[in-house]
Amino acid sequence: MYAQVFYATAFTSQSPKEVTVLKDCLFCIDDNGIIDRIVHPEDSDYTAILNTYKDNDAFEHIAEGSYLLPGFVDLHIHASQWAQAGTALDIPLHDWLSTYTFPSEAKFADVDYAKMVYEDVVDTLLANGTTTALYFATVHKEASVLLADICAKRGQRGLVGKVVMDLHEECPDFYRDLDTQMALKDTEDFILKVKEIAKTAKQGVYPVVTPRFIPTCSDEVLEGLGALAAKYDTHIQSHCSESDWAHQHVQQRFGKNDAQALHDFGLLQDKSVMAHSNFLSDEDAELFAETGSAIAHCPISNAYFANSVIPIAHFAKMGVDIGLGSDISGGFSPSLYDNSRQAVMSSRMLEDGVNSRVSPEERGVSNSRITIAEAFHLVTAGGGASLSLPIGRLKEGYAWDVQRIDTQIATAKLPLFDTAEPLLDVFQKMMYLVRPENIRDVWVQGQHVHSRK
Ligand SMILES: O=c1[nH]c(=O)c2nc[nH]c2[nH]1
Repeated sequence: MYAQVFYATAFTSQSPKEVTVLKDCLFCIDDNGIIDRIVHPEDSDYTAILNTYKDNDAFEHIAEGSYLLPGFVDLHIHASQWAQAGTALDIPLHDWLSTYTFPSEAKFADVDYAKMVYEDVVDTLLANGTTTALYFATVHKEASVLLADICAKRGQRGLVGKVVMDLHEECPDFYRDLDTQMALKDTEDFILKVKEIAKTAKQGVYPVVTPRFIPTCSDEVLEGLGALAAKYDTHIQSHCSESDWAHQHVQQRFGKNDAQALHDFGLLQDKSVMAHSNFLSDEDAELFAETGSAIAHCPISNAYFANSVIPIAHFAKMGVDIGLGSDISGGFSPSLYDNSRQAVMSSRMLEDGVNSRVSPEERGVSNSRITIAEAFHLVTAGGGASLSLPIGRLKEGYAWDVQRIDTQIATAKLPLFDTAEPLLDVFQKMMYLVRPENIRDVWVQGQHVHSRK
């Protein structure tokens, strides 16, 4: 017997450029919230399974006008920065960090304040269809553990990092780890506490080793964090070659790019996800591909802080794992729909170029554009592959992480007038036009975690 059977039309990414329509399929989910079988109308036992389950409590018929998409994977989000989202986007990265962001993150020493913000950001992400998130918390151990606990209780798959920043020159006294040894000890305690919470979280919560970025970390702490990640086999996250300033800062300190420096500290491996990575050289990208390290592409944030558009199509062609990140609050929107749209638009601007005073032949970078189907791949299957988890696809053996999109909501109706409209056109309209009102139900690992009445 299956724990649940859904009768629905759904969409899943087949390959980076190709979306598959699963029309009127039966999605059979096991007790662990994993897709056991997808039964197609032409399969010989389709009618028998439909008849067995259709009057059963375990059966859910997703009505016409509604469609299922895989839950989205946010590969880079600062949970604490939700409190400042939409503000202070008019100054460069270095000033933004020291003037706004470090003082704002320092408030998370207060666990009650942290609880209020963290509960809200987890609920907001679920309401936007984000079923898995790779979070930066803050330097505070207690509040960081709390974020993992909130993910566990709310049913979101959370990968959470206590942020490490120990270097006095770049970190203010009011906001940094006390010293290098304390940073490493707190990180180890944090890993053990989150592993404890994970024991009862069906969907999985994971501790993540999180050096903020090289400019705020000592050599000793970077080395120690590489060793801790190896000891506990954890995910790793950081920022890599984000802006002119950040990229040059690391060059001046080490005489090499971030990617090589991170690799030397044992921080590039299969479960590493590096945010931004705009200034990777081809040699750096090869290192990412060889080690299995992934890029968290943050297209909205990049428009403000990265001084560039990342050549994402080029890096994908080189075999680098890539997903999308909202980068709250370098990016203002918690929606990965918004970020998918921006990823497409930014890639088009990179391809065509932006300065109309330059001749068309020299204005852009050819072969840079991605389609909305490719953005969908990044935000689903690409995110799952980046985290080395069986998520982001509607496929046997993958977690039942799903969002139900109702295209007929009165306040957010999609322009669907022709009943014969190809389903792949309906898919494109969803990717471009869906708003939170359209996201009516969300499941993570088979558990119903969000509904909008
Ligand atoms: O966009 C960013 N947000 C941050 O919080 C941050 N810290 C280091 N580098 C960063 N970039």
